[in-house]
Amino acid sequence: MNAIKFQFITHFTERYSYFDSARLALEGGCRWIQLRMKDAPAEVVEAEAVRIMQLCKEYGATFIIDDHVELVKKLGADGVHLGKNDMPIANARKILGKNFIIGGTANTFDDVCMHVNSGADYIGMGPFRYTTTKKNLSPVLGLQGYKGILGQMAAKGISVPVVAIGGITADDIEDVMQTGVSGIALSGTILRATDPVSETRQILQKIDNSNTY
Ligand SMILES: Cc1ncc(COP(=O)(O)OP(=O)(O)O)c(N)n1
Ligand SMILES: Cc1ncsc1CCOP(=O)(O)O
Ligand SMILES: [Mg+2]
Repeated sequence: MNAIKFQFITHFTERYSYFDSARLALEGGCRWIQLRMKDAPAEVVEAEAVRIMQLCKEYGATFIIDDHVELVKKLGADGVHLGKNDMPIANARKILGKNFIIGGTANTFDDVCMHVNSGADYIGMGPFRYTTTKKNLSPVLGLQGYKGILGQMAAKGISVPVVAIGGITADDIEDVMQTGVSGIALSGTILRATDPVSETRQILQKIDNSNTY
């Protein structure tokens, strides 16, 4: 998990299909794709997941799916990301066993503790700033929010990988990485870029350059 510092999350756009957006991120060097298709019928998510999972295999990339635990098991995807309104992580762990990645969303230190106790492999912590990519956003954390929660984690010896998420642009990466997070997850910055492949490359370069290990 530590080797993976950048997760691209799909989002509906008029410009690209889910498949094409994943392909562009992969072409730019991303090796961790999350298929997130809010409000799409289960069979549509499944059809897209089958195609993107195959593409990820071709690129040697990790492929996880937002929300759909049973689909992850059925297809043999690499894992699932779960938030407050999804299946509890402990239940997902019972269904998936230990060989699947389970990520959990956190906005507070208590959220982190709950997910760690339930067996989460990584935390998606955010939002960093306001974003239209997700409805019903939790309070914005900003740099100080990350520093505070990561400080509490360090004090308690909690070392689960944390990816920052929510409204992050290439210009934010250095500062966000400096807070001590392990990596970055984003969507809109790549989908809005004039050239998503080169945007992905630049983001990966910035993450590498701000390596805090
Ligand atoms: C890496 C990552 N972090 C957070 C989220 C948000 O998940 P959730 O809170 O379940 O909200 P939805 O994405 O389901 O709207 C995520 N998907 N990925
Ligand atoms: C899924 C999710 N969870 C918190 S913010 C967010 C959206 C991230 O997308 P963007 O990078 O476009 O803000
Ligand atoms: Mg969810």
